[in-house]
Amino acid sequence: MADVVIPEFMDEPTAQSLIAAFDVHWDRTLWSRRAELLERVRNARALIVRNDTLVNTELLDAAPRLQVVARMGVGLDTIDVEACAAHGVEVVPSIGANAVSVAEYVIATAMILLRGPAYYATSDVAGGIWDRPRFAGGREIAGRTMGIVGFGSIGQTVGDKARAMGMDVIAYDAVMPDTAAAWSKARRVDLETLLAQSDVISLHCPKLPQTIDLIDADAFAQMKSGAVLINSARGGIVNEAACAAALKSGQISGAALDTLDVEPIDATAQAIFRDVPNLILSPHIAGVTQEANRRIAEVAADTVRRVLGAAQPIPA
Ligand SMILES: O=C(O)[C@H](O)COP(=O)(O)O
Repeated sequence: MADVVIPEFMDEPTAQSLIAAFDVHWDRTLWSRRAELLERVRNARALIVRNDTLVNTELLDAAPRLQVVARMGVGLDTIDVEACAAHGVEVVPSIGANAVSVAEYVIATAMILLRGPAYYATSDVAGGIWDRPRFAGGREIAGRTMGIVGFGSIGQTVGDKARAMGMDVIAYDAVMPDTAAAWSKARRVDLETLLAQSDVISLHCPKLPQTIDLIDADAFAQMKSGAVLINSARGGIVNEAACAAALKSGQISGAALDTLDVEPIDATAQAIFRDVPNLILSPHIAGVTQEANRRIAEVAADTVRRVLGAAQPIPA
């Protein structure tokens, strides 16, 4: 029984570097075979996960030697952090390691949304239709206001890139102290002000009971007419029916949802999003690039080296 269990996808060279140094069991689909997973973690001291492995009391009870859960990514919705603490298991997300990927997705998406239909002209143009009035007339990102909800490492990286594009940056964060250095990078506002003043609203807060439906019909009604909304944080923070209604009514001019309430998308959401204008949907890939995959894996591998390197071997 292995010391290190990796039940999900991991950047190959980084996984191989661990395999060369430790007793590792790596199986990209093990997360989906729960009974086998519970058996495999029996002697594990380190577990490396993305977001498919449910780390709960059942798993922790099955892994009495576990010292650390290294999360390749930042969202902790599949990890019972309190149960880990109660079992003396450290949880280490790879904070910041996919921030650039998410931030690039946000800026690119904001620019596409502000241009309206401009990037959707391919079939018309290739088919001989040269309709400049229909595809021209979009808006520039420079000089507009970026409103960031949740000003942690990803939110701050989005802010840096937005500023580099000539945007004004405002941010709302429910928990960050006023004294945090991050506030030198953005004007701190309350949520109502952010909704009213932003041309682009980008969400980077965790999904918590208090952030579910944070962006509901009332929030859409408070947004500046023609604003665009980007959710690359977690599904459920945006009320999907309210978002579709705001796009259809023209209250907002565009939205990009990389994360959905139910993933993969279910029939309810498919019906909600049918024929909604200027909507970009993607399957939770904003933070998933080749570079980010490498960096989050390296953070996880470093965590394993730190914990297992320092720990005394436990007799079998
Ligand atoms: O939480 C994160 O870091 C992102 O959502 C990407 O993580 P995932 O690909 O494991 O969902």
